[in-house]
Amino acid sequence: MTAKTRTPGLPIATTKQAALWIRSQLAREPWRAALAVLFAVVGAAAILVPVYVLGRLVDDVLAGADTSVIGAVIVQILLAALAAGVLAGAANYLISKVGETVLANLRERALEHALLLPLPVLEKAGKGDLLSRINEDVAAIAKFVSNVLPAAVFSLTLVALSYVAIFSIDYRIGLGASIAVPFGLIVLWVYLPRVGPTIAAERVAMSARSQALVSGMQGLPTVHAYGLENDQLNHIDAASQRARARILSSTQGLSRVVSAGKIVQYIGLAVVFYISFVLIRDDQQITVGEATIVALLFYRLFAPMQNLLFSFNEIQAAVEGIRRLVGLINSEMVREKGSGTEPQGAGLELENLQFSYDGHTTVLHDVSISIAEGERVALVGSTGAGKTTVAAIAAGTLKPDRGQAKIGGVDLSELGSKTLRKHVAIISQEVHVFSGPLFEDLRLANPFADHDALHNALHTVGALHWVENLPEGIATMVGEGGYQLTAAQAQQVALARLVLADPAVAILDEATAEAGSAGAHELEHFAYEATQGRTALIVAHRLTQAARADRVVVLERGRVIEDGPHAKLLKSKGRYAELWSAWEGRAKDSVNDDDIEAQQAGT
Ligand SMILES: Nc1ncnc2c1ncn2[C@@H]1O[C@H](COP(=O)(O)OP(=O)(O)OP(=O)(O)O)[C@@H](O)[C@H]1O
Repeated sequence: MTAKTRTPGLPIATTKQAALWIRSQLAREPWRAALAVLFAVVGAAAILVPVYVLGRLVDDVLAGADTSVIGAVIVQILLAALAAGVLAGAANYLISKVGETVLANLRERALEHALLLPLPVLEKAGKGDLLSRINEDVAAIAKFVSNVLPAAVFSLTLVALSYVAIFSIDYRIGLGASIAVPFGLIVLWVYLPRVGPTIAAERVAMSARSQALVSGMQGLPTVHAYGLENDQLNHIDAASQRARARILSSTQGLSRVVSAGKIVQYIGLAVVFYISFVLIRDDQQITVGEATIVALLFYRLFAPMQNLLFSFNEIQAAVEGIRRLVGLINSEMVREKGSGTEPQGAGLELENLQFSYDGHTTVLHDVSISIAEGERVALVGSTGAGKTTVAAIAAGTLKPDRGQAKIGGVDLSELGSKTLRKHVAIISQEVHVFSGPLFEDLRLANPFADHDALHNALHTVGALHWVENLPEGIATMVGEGGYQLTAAQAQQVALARLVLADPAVAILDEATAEAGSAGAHELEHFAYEATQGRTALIVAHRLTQAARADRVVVLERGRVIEDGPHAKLLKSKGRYAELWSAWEGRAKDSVNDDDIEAQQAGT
């Protein structure tokens, strides 16, 4: 049965939320972060030393110093270069280290949340979105952390220090140099909002070009057969031209900003020169050497700014990636923390459930089912009666619009994801086998399960025999690219995971429907074993499952119409008795499962 849901897509955090998350992470590494900033500041200061030395040289020469001062200048510049190199290297290393630690936390937390996401949320949001967050966004941030972040921190420090240095020589020149700031901001204000859509359009055009090429290649036989070579070439050519136009337009955008930046730079430089000139002329308020220093500092300001601008693509991709990952981490869809209340006992209470997927059509009307601790209840009913919906609410993967689902007296919405998973496990028909060694797949349910526990679980669900016969036994690689398990084997693995997770409440939604009738009968038995001692709600498409249960609940059109033990419901000759006699008739002819399903659906 397909899991269906009514949930929004995966959320994206605001820039502020993302910044707060990053700040909380940096607070965990205060020393390393502080040391990185300290090295960056001292390293940037060392880069400024040669400028000072040159300024002083100008003053010395004007004062009539002889050529011997050159030696000292060279030594000072060499020492400053050495210090700048070492400190910049150390700062880069520390910044990357801090960045990588934050990234590792971000990735781990996001992955943890991804694994805790309710299945219906995942299906609605699309696994592609989740995968692109875990893969592409993480890759974009990793690229930013290793290639851009250290240089960006260094550039910003250099810009800030240069301004401090200019102001410390003379505040009036500092104010004059600051004229570049509003101009620069205006340039960025005009440019930045355009760059995102431009880059996005460029990427779309580039992927359209690749798509045109790939489909042309894939369809080569058809192209040849119908003589469509020219059409295909024209199609690819048009896609290429569009891509080229987009690339040109974003490059032009960037060059325009660089040109505007140059204009701002030279206007600012003219202002700095003018103020310096006035200050020298009027009572020598600054020396010519100091005027040289401010001019050089100001002129060099623009190189780091330009570097930042050229890295803007990477910065934007990383910021977007961080917002998407923090959005996942902060998502309320993962109920990380509950109220802390622990269920008292393992009775399952579904009280007056009402639910609609689209807000219009109500698929559950006032459904109440009470399952005592350790009781097994089978849920039967026609196709579309609402069985999967009830199972999903009972497992806490869907929230009812009205009513409550409780375990041990505690509403499921009060339990955090981890507590919820500890108490309730659901097996649906679409069982996923994760790729990797089989024992790792089993340990997903209980990372501490030892060899004996794994063997016992496999034995309980009747899988030990075939697992031991696999090429490498329990260490055999299964899932994508590995040994392909049959549907029935995959369901046994899911049942073994249930045994290992050992929840007090088990929800089985069609856990035996996949296999052919003989296999299904066996699976039914193993499902029965796996739910031994647990409170269980079993969506039963095979009525033999219902017959074995302690009680049967019949659901029709979203309402409970019968509730009682198998024998009692048979005697009362209601809907269940009807379903049973139809089932028995078919079962005698030993038809396959599909027929049984159709029969149960009343078709
Ligand atoms: N995601 C969804 N969006 C809208 N309607 C849905 C969605 N999922 C299920 N429904 C509808 O809700 C009703 C109950 O569906 P549900 O899957 O719970 O029934 P079911 O008894 O499990 O059916 P089946 O035996 O066919 O699996 C059906 O009418 C179904 O079409």
